Amino acid sequence: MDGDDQGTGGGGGGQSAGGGGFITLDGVEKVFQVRRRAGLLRRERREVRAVDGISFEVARGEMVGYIGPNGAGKSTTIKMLTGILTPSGGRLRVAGIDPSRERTRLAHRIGVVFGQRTTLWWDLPLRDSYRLMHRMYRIPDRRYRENLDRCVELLDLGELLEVPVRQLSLGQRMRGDIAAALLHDPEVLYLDEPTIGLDVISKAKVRQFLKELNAERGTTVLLTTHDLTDIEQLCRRVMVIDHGRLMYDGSLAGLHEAGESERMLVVDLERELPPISLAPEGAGPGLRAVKVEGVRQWLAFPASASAAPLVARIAAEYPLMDLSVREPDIEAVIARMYEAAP
Ligand SMILES: Nc1ncnc2c1ncn2[C@@H]1O[C@H](COP(=O)(O)OP(=O)(O)OP(=O)(O)O)[C@@H](O)[C@H]1O
Repeated sequence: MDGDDQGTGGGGGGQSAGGGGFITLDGVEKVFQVRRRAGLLRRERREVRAVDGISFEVARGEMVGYIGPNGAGKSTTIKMLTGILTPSGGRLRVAGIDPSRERTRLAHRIGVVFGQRTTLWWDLPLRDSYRLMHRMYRIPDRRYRENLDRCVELLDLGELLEVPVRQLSLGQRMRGDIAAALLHDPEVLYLDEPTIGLDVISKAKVRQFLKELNAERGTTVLLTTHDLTDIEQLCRRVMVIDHGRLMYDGSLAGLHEAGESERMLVVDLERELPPISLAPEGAGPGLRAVKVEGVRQWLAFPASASAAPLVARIAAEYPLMDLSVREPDIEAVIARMYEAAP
C-alpha cells in the first residue's frame, strides 16, 4: 500500500478538500478496438478513444458529480475505477490501489451501484441477497447486522426484506441495491444514474440517504447522473466529461454561468393573465416569460440565481396557485458551455 492511502479522515460534513487524492487519475486513457463490417467480406478496424487522457483527484470524503452527454466516457471511467476495465494508458489509483491489478482487494473498499442493472439475485428475497453478500465479502457478523439495520431504517426497507427482487418496483429495487453496495462499509461509492426512472419521493429518499452517509461516515462518492437536481442537492463539485476529455471541474453554479443556462419556473395562476413580468427591482435576476397556456406560465431565469426571491415576488404580486422549478437539461447546459466558450 503506498502513501496515497492516507486520506484526510472523512466525516465532519464530508466535503473535505484537503489532503492528497483518494482517487487519482493521471492522463488515463481507454481505447477500444472495434471491428465492423465495411462490405460483404471486408471488416474494418477502428479505434474508439472512450477516455482520452483524463486527470483529476478526489479527496477522501468528497461527493463529486461526474456528468456528460451519452457516450462521453463516464461508465468507462467508472469501470476502470472498479478494475473491471484496464486503462490503455496513464496512471490510476483508488485508496492507493491500482484497480485492475488488485481488483479483489479493492472490492472490499468500494461499493458500486449501476442504476440500470441490479447486483441482487432476481428470484431471492432481498434478505437472502444480503446474506449471500455477507458471506461473499466475509463481513464480520456484528458489522453486517449494524449496517443492514441502518440501511433498512434509513432506506425504508423493512417491509421489503422478504419480497423477491423481481417483485420490487424500480425505486424499491434501487434502494435495495444501494443497501447491498454498503453492507461491507466501503470507503468509496460509485453511483451510476442512481435516480434514473424513480418517482419524486424515491428520488428524495435516495438523496437524503446519500447526504447522511457522506456526512456521518465520510464516504467518498462519485456520482454519474443525467439529473442536475442530484448534483445540486448532493455535490459541491461537478466534473463534465465529453468525448473522453474533462471539459469542466468546479461548482455547479460555475457550470451554469459558463453555459449561461436557464432554469424554468412553471407557475399556475388562479386565472388566465397576460405573461408575468416583474418590474426591475434592485439587482435581482431577470425573469422571462417563454410560454403561456391557460393559467400555466413558463418563466425562464438564470440558472446560477436563486429562485426564492423570484417566487416571493410572484406570490406577492400575482394570484399564485402552484409552482415548480425545472432544472435545465445536462445536454443543453454542456452545449451552451461550448457556444459560450471564446
Ligand atoms: N466495450 C466497448 N467496446 C467498444 N466501444 C465501447 C465499449 N464500451 C464503451 N464503448 C464506447 O466508448 C464510448 C464511451 O462510452 P461510455 O459507456 O463510457 O459512455 P457514457 O458516458 O457512460 O454514456 P451513457 O451516458 O450513454 O452511459 C462510446 O463511444 C461507446 O460506444
